[in-house]
Amino acid sequence: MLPPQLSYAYLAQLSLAVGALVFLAGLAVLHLVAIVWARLYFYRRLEPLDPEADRLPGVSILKPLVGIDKNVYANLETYFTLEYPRYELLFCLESSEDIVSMVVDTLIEKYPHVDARVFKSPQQHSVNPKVNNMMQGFECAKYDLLLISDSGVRMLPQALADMVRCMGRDVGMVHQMPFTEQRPGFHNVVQSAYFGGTHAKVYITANLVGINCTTGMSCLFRKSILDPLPGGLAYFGRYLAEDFFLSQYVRSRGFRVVLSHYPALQDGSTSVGNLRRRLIRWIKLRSAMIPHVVLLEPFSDCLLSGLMAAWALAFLWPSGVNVYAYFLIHCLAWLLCDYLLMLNCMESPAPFSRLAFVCAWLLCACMSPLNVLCAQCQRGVEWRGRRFRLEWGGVTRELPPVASVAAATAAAAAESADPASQKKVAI
Ligand SMILES: CCCCCCCC/C=C\CCCCCCCC(=O)N[C@@H](CO[C@@H]1OC[C@@H](O)[C@H](O)[C@H]1O)[C@H](O)/C=C/CCCCCCCCCCCCC
Ligand SMILES: O=c1ccn([C@@H]2O[C@H](COP(=O)(O)OP(=O)(O)O)[C@@H](O)[C@H]2O)c(=O)[nH]1
Repeated sequence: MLPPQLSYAYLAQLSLAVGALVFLAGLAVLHLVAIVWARLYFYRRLEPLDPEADRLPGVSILKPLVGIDKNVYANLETYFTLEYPRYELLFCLESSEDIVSMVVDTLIEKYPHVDARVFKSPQQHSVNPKVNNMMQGFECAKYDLLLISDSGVRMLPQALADMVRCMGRDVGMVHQMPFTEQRPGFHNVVQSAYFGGTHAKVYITANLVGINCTTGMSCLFRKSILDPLPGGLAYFGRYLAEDFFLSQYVRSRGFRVVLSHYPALQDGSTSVGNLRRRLIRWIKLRSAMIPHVVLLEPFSDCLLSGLMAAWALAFLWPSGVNVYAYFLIHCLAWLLCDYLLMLNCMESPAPFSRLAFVCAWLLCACMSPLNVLCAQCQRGVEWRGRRFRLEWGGVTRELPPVASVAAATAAAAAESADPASQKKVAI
């Protein structure tokens, strides 16, 4: 029988309090490591090798496109001006009527010396529409090195050369950390705060300790690694998170997965509402694939971890700690760490004020736990007008479209078919 002051309830609370403080210390270490690592690693230019000796291999760039994303012309144009001697652009469209083909055709006309092809009729290999789309280019790719590059990403001229140079003999995949292109507008600050803060911290440290966190928005890999798989890339089309499983497969073949020195510059002009929907979709993917990590997600955010630590301190030192003061200092320290990390993910100084960052950061901090909650409340996943159901482990099946989604898709298609609106978005 335990003495009353050592009851089981007390021991349980004591362990929780100590556990919470250890967890918080772990988070602080992740933050500091990410800040230092980003400072030392990002934008480090690898010495250009001797042009004679440095025979860079050709790269086939797969560009899956569907509809018109914001700034699509400017973003796609960056792929025509890469500082790289040998590459081909394989634009994969979902249909010949897709309005984005006008943008692609205009660019191909403007840069006739760039090796580029357009595909417009994907086959239904699998449930993942992005994989179906990319298969058109995958099957015709000239080179062994393949770069998957999403439509909303902008590439710096030197970034492809960097990715290829990172592709050592023992490396099977080189990926870029998702970050944000700097454009005007508060929504852009919110994206920078999220992708340069929480996201960068986890992405960098997970990558450092060898945990698979690769996103497929910009990743280079060797096509030949997929040779043993039936269908090659199509094999991963059974999952919606094809990137996670592709990277896992590359590792299982004994290759290393390496982070590029240049982050992927996503277009930051999407609204905060769209960013939220996107992050909720990603949480649903993670919940299906790695539910144990998703359980930790809310507690690894600033507000919940701060509340948890404040409670732990009040429990362990009831009269020694002012919990309000602690919570305030906790949030300020977190804000400062996120700011430093975000600056280290940027090539040049932030083009927005510190006040704008604080507002964006507060929005992200409040949004994150809500996102996790929302993701657990709705089961289906909506992606570009389609609906899916994820099974445990990540295998996916497509659901029939609901009326609202079908109506939105039809409206978008009607707008695309309208010649007046086509003119507006083409350039
Ligand atoms: C003390 C431990 C704390 C752990 C706390 C974890 C908190 C996580 C918080 C933030 C999440 C950041 C995660 C990083 C990247 C994930 C992004 C993501 O979910 N991407 C998915 C979607 O990508 C798109 O999917 C469709 C595809 O077609 C598109 O091209 C893609 O871009 C992607 O599918 C999923 C990838 C798997 C991510 C696994 C993340 C594992 C995180 C482990 C964290 C452990 C950290 C420990 C460090 C020591
Ligand atoms: O039905 C689809 C959905 C997406 N994509 C492509 O997949 C990539 C990623 O799409 P999105 O940006 O919507 O994904 P997210 O990064 O938000 O997960 C983009 O190049 C899209 O063009 C596609 O080809 N077909």
